[in-house]
Amino acid sequence: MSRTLVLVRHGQSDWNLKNLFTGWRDPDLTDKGVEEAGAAGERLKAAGLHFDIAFTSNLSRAQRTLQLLLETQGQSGLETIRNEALNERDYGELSGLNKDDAREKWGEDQVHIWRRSYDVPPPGGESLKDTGARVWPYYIHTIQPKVLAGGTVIVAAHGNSLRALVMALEGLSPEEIVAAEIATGVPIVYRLNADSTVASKDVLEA
Ligand SMILES: O=C(O)[C@@H](CO)OP(=O)(O)O
Repeated sequence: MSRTLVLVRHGQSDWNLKNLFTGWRDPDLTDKGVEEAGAAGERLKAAGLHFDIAFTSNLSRAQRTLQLLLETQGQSGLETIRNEALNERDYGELSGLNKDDAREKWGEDQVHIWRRSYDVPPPGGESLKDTGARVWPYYIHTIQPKVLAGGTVIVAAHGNSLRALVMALEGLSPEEIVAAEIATGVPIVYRLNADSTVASKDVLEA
């Protein structure tokens, strides 16, 4: 029984590089992002992981990361399910704005609250709680059954959609999730117990 769940955030995107709020906007990977995706594939291969199914969002940066990673890891034809439930948090009116400009306009503290708090949404956008309210049911009903059936499952998604998932998987509090960051292109490997709790966690850093 493998019961393995791998989470990976997409590689660096063009808008990560330009320091813009991205959310549901759809920039492509940078060259560095492409490299990060390949490196993630190498590490998964070295760890001996062979996937049964993949899940990703409706956004190009996550889909392309998954595709590049699977090519490197040797599973380019893997069955892949895309769903917008795994999309990045909707940044609302902040989408497309420069993060430093936003800090100048609204102040460091306010921007940090919008970016990392649990339940304060950015103007017109989703809080992490709102994001979790679509990510978690999708995980429970669609992804988790594949893992608990003994599978090895990969999810390629986004900084905040994965923070919402990690928060629920690890039982983190709203205070604890503020400090949690998910690095681009670094796979997190969870082994689950039969009762769906986390048995172990390994972060495959370079
Ligand atoms: O802009 C975004 O969509 C996210 C992820 O890149 O940014 P942040 O880390 O500020 O939540």
